[in-house]
Amino acid sequence: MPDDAPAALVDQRGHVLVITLNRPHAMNAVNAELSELVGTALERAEQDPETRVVVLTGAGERAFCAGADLKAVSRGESLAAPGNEQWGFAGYARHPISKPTIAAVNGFALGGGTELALASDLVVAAESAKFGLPEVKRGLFAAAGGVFRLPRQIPQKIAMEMMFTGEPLDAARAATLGLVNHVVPDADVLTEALALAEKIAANAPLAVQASKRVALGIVDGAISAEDSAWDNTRENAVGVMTSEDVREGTLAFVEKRAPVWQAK
Ligand SMILES: CCCCCCCCCCCCC/C=C/C(=O)SCCNC(=O)CCNC(=O)[C@H](O)C(C)(C)COP(=O)(O)OP(=O)(O)OC[C@H]1O[C@@H](n2cnc3c(N)ncnc32)[C@H](O)[C@@H]1OP(=O)(O)O
Repeated sequence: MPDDAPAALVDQRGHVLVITLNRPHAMNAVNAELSELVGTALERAEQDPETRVVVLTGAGERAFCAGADLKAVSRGESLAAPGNEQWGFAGYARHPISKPTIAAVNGFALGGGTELALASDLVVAAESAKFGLPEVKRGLFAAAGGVFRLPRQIPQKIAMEMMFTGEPLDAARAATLGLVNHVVPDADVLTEALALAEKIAANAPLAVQASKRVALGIVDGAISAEDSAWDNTRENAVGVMTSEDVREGTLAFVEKRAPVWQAK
């Protein structure tokens, strides 16, 4: 790959934005440039009403993302997106965007790579994919969301063993534990992720985004007590249930045709 190739690529496919981590020579490890470009792509996805779903994948056939760039870290370099912390790689982990995200895990997802998958709403994994948090082998720990998301997404004792030993899980085991939605042949990962993205993009955008917002609010603890969950649901429901999309979505069913969503 040419040295001046961008560390992340962006490809708009209708209502789906595909972000490809593009450092295959370094197993798509996260450096400041990759973090910056991912951040810019996420900011674009968040602000573009035509983008309804984001798919994140890795270049090459070996790795989705091997986590923080250990060579950069060993040189004391920051991995944060310079001047764009809000949306950098850490931003993806720290501030999930309002639109559904799908990780198309095409190989090793280690350290920050597993944390990207944990921060994604859905995961489509290659049969050969591996998930792990080997930070403790490098003197680090899963500070980009892994330490609290993993025990929430898989059984606690399995999560603790992963974090303490740094040993990886294969895709089949990850799917059994609920970390992965679909395990597919290696060559089909992006195709299957895009098919899933199109399925979601065909539904009412505001309703899908409200579903993500309330569900994550509950899971991430931003919405604590039971009553506030209902209050939060009701607040979000108003915004959705009074949108033009309700009339269009229901009328389309009656008229036996595909809906054309209006709300932006
Ligand atoms: C990530 C979040 C950043 C957010 C920014 C905000 C600041 C937050 C800071 C704190 C963040 C903490 C959270 C995350 C931490 C981490 O992710 S720590 C890193 C964890 N990852 C690893 O330990 C994996 C390391 N890699 C490997 O174990 C192996 O490479 C492999 C993936 C199992 C593949 O092995 P193999 O097939 O033998 O290939 P290799 O020869 O090892 O690798 C091929 C080339 O790729 C280079 N490379 C691989 N991984 C990395 C990496 N993580 N960083 C840099 N480079 C990597 C490897 O060096 C080889 O290159 P060459 O030596 O030039 O051939």
